[in-house]
Amino acid sequence: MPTELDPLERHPKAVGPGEQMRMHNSTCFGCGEQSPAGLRLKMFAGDDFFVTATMEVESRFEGGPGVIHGGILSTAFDDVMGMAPLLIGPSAVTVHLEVDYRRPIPIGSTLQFRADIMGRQRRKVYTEAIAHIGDPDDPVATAHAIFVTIRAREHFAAHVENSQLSDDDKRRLRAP
Ligand SMILES: CCCCCCCC/C=C\CCCCCCCC(=O)SCCNC(=O)CCNC(=O)[C@H](O)C(C)(C)COP(=O)(O)OP(=O)(O)OC[C@H]1O[C@@H](n2cnc3c(N)ncnc32)[C@H](O)[C@@H]1OP(=O)(O)O
Repeated sequence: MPTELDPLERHPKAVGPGEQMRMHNSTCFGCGEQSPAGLRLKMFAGDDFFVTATMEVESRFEGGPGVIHGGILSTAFDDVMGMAPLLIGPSAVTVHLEVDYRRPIPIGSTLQFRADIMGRQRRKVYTEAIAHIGDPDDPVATAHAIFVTIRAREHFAAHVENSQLSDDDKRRLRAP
């Protein structure tokens, strides 16, 4: 992470501490309620610059026998950390993601996440996160990511047509 960082300020329209974060996209595989086979992550804004989330480790997420698939866990980290930039400003997309897997995560457990913004420099937002199953001081996995802020309408304009969103929702997103 660079040493020269811009000051962090909570965005006036960000949801309040303790409130559920609004889905960035209802058909998102990570947090969307309309995603047919998604992770259904529930995210909450914390104080200052962090987000928390919970996820039930369902048997359909199995990788090794009886434990979560590593790719599913990295997807969850991506989505939880991806919500954190919304506390300070516009939408951002992942440009870099790294995960450290520390312990096997059993099917049937409830994973709890916390993602913190570590700093911002121009359009880059640096985040770190932990996942635990009861003891935050003994995380089962940790992650770091860099997000870059975007103008969402422009960024997705050429791709909205491929979305699972309803035609009405797509029309709304395309409206000026
Ligand atoms: C009409 C539609 C409306 C829709 C509304 C819906 C709202 C939804 C909103 C939001 C969704 C949030 C979703 C969160 C949860 C899921 C997160 C994901 O899974 S995201 C999917 C995977 N990620 C991508 O697909 C990115 C692909 N990459 C890109 O598109 C480009 O790289 C982009 C736009 C991110 C940047 O490209 P440039 O041309 O604009 O800018 P440049 O100059 O290249 O980079 C800007 C800065 O970032 C650094 N940078 C770029 N890539 C980097 C990297 N890999 N590592 C480190 N730094 C990097 C550069 O060095 C530069 O830094 P310096 O300001 O000069 O210091």
